[in-house]
Amino acid sequence: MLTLYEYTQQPRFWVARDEHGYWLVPARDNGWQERSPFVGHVTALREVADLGGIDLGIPADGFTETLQQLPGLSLSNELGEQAFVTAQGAQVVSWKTADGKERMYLSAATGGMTASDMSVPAAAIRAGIPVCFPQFSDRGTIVKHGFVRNMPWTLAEGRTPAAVTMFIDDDAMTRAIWPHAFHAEVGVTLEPGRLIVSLSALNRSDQPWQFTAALHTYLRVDDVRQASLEGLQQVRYQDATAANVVVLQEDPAVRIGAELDRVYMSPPKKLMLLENGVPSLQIEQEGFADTVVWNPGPLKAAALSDFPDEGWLHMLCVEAACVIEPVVLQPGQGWTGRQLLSVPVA
Ligand SMILES: O=P(O)(O)OC[C@H]1O[C@H](O)[C@H](O)[C@@H](O)[C@@H]1O
Repeated sequence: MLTLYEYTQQPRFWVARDEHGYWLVPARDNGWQERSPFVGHVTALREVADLGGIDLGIPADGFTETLQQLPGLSLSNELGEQAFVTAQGAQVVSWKTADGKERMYLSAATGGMTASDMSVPAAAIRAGIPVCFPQFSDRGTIVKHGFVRNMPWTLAEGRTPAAVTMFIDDDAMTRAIWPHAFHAEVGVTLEPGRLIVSLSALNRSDQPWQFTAALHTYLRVDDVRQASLEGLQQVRYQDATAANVVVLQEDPAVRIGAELDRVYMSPPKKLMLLENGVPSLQIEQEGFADTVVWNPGPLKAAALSDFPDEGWLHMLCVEAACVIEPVVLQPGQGWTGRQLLSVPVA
């Protein structure tokens, strides 16, 4: 069976997957309305090749499980803690700690590549830890939050039950969007009581290039109105809801009652999420210079098609990010940043 997924808008490509692997297929149409004839036309890999399809070299059998129809793989550790990482975007979409709590928010209405439903496009997955690279948000000229969150990643050798590395390299499609040779890796490690996610980028070209990035973590909370984020007092932030005006955080805690969209500049490396006044999760970052805190609030949530209206009550994005100063990589140079999420020790 051949499954097609929407891939990118300009130029328009499809990702196709069959039992042999993933293929990149140039789309001949320019809109959704022509999608069905196109799907009907491509019924075999030979036809994909005839259309100029490119074998992406990704074994289809690396991601043998699904969660909410999203293909991926699960990790588990000796405490019975579990995580699920999707093939699309190398995205952690679930992390269950030993206390039985789900720590990642997963929108019930999210899109994304599905194993069984060809009608669902590879929109970004609104869940867990989307990887934004090589651009954060709309602060640049390419697609919002970059393109790697919409793409299938490849499993690296040597995965263990509790750790996996995935990577993505530039190809003709990525260079058409962003003309640079790169290698990016995401590492996910499930330590007891702790999830560590790393993002690495390597400049594979002979010219310097720069990027902004984020691990756009959607933390799950019971009721965000009863949650608070501590550790950002006296840190300046750009307020993205007010034309990025710079404000000093005076309150000891960040609280949510409506839309909040802030880039905290040079924050401390350790923050604490509290629920009902009780420490719930320690959030650390390394290598990333900024921290983004985002919640759409009720009005924006209602306007997001891939997000339940009440979804804003159950999530808080605390993102390890490089936003204010792009990271510049010389030819051959690499960069790594990490976010570490830990259950507080009682
Ligand atoms: O809806 P998305 O493209 O996933 O972006 C979701 C959000 O990401 C970041 O947190 C930005 O600061 C927000 O401005 C943006 O709305």
